[in-house]
Amino acid sequence: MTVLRARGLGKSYRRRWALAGCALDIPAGHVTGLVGPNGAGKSTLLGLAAGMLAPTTGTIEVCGGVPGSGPAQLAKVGFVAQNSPVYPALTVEDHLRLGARLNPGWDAALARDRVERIGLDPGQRAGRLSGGQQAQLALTLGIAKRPELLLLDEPVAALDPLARREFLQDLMASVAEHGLSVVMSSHLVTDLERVCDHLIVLVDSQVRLTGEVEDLLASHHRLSGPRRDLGTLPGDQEVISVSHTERQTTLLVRTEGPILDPAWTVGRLGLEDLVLAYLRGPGAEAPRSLEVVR
Ligand SMILES: Nc1ncnc2c1ncn2[C@@H]1O[C@H](COP(=O)(O)OP(=O)(O)OP(=O)(O)O)[C@@H](O)[C@H]1O
Repeated sequence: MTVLRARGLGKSYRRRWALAGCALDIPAGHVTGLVGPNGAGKSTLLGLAAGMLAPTTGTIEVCGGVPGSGPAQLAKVGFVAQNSPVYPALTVEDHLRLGARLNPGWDAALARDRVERIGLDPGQRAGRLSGGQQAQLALTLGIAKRPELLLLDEPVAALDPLARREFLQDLMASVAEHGLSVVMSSHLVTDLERVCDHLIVLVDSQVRLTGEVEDLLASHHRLSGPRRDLGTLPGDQEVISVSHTERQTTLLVRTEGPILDPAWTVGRLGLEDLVLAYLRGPGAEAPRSLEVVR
């Protein structure tokens, strides 16, 4: 089942495209990591999925409906925007009450347990909480809503390392127990490596890479060997990044086929290597005829 489907999706502000030509199929019941440089369009994509923004071009379907199209659709989707929006004048307890009023699937026990575990004072006004505590409160509201899809925009950026790990564990538990689907943007690739089984890489408003992490890692290889002309590579090997020293060439290539050339030493990649290769972008030492990132 697909939890998010986009076709030709684009959003422009005046003449500038924040997101363009976006095609995505995100499967339900998984954690999908959304990565990309600052300004790549991650928040825009999440805003479109939440129904906070309207597309300029194309279509987006979330949990089988049009984002933001009515109460039933709103109940299915949780969204914690960047900078963890909370109501400064309301107390922690007020937020939980509001959550219960506004969300038909509200899990009051989960919300209370989480607030207690984090150590938030229920009587404290949200405006007086630290940045990390405000983030924890916003995330608690997102999880306790018990949505089908939870959209998180850099959710862990403000959390301390232990809180970050615990939050990600909570998230995984909700995915395993309740079949929750999550799409989360983050610059912390090591965190994504721990929890994500799907990946979207956005660069310059475009989806550069998307798929199941396991498949992506299996189809990308780091090749190192004596310096050589990239024109001699087999046609099925797409060069994602390249670096040369005087004597050596190191490539990151994408191919579904095996690497047969014995001159190459083939290294396995981690998610971080893969993401960095796509983020690095064009401009490395590739010949002009070869784009470094396609
Ligand atoms: N309300 C707006 N008005 C005009 N331009 C906007 C608006 N919101 C976003 N943009 C532009 O759209 C582009 C994509 O922004 P977006 O916030 O989606 O990026 P992002 O990938 O989430 O970045 P970051 O990692 O810095 O949060 C940027 O160039 C940004 O300047």
